Amino acid sequence: MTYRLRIHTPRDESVDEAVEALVAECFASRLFDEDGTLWGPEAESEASIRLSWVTLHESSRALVPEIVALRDDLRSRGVTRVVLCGMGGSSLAPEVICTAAGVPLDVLDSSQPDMVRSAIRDLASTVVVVSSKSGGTVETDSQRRIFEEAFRDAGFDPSEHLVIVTDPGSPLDEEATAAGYRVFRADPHVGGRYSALTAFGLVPSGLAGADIIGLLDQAGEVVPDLSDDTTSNPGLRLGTALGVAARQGVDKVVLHDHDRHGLGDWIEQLVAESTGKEDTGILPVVALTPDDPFTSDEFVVHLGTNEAPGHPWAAGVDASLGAQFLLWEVATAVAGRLLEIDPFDQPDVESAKAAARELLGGDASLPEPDHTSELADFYGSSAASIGEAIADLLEEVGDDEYLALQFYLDRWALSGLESLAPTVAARLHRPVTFGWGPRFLHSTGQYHKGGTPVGVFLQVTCDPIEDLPVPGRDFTLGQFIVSQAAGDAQVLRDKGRPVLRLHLHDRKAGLAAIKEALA
Ligand SMILES: O=P(O)(O)OC[C@H]1O[C@](O)(CO)[C@@H](O)[C@@H]1O
Repeated sequence: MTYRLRIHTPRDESVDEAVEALVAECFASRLFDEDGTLWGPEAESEASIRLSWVTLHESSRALVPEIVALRDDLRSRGVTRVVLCGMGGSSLAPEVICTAAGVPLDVLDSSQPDMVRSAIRDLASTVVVVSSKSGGTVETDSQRRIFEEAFRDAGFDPSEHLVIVTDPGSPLDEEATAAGYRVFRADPHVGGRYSALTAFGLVPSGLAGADIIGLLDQAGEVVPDLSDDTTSNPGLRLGTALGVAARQGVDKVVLHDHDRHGLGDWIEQLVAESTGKEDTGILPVVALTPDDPFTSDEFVVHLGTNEAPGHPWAAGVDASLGAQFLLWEVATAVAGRLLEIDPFDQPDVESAKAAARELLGGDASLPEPDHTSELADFYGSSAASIGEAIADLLEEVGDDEYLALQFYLDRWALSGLESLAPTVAARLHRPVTFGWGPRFLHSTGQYHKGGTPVGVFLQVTCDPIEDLPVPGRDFTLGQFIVSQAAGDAQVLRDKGRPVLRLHLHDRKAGLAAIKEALA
């Protein structure tokens, strides 16, 4: 089985007409010929250097023997535990690939001090893959510095335990090459969120033991259909349905991942970062159970089954993982075309990064709390209690709005908190998303700031159990993560969106109060 796709749309002709128009202009074959003009003149310069993902099922094959040889070498030295340091497009695909393959991979995509500290263990048997396309992402750079120091302190040579994946010529490439590290240089003509089948997806997954050649085969099998200029092309059909629905106001997509491998999280980044800009876009909502509530402005997608039951706009996509990657990339490129945006840039991510940098570097000062209680500092509310502050915030969620829960906490220690989202959605009858900070900043963060401006935001930060200095930098991870939350809040407020940040002093009691207020 390569794929089975079923799409339900309301009985109007707009989807069929839009697919026919794309077929008439040979959109699919031109996409696979890497034609950067498909998204209009403004997107052309970026698009023309970002389309090599269409050939990765072939071009990435050369990498596989190198990765397998490195894995064998590491194993012969007793190095069997793989940690991946990377954010967004540099970690979400390997997380799905390894979960689907049933092989362990510790994905460290956080600046939360307790979470980072808990990853520093079993160093003799650990290889750390540091993945950053730009080589400048502060979370990843900080994790690398912390691991290098930990290896040295434990008497190990970091160059025997660190593997780097980055773009050729990035600052990380230069520094790591000079330090004698093993460096895999990725295809620079593929953007982060489209990089599942580049070295970013394949190196950590292959080292962890996943069948990466099988993954490339799976993607290759679907290429003839995805590149074909016919109305049955599954990428054209799925992308067009998503784009037409969004244009008609059905602009959230609920992702039910029946296999529970994390594919929904990968699609979430691809769709949110690609489409959420210029005050438009499609907001992904990752569902936790088949019973999660949905609203009339949501397009429901079932992954891992081609059943698409009971909703005017719905799709079922059953496919091998390699095929899912390529199918969704094509569909997202098509939806971007219908929404008339550039699906390959992420202009609003930088604004929050810049605000965080200013706060961290002392060029701006962290805001003073509006109110302080025994449990928490309140930013954006002077209510007397957590319960009152949250009740006030929920009042702000209007009929066409959504609530984003953003928890800048240790996602390994607190796994399960995600279930707050469907609970609140059932109460509000509005879409509710859940994001672990700072992970979501590299995913839905683009949509929150650049997409349709209808979000209401609850941020939760917390004093760490123990802070962690970043070697060679004059900040700690604790200071960094607070700057990230405050920077993002500042950009959202500047855009007129309601933001409540609760900084907890007592994590357990604070979270109990938040859960009670939300439920
Ligand atoms: O691989 P890098 O350059 O560290 O970037 C990580 C992530 O950050 C972003 O650039 C934006 O936050 C994502 O698009 C990307 O996947």
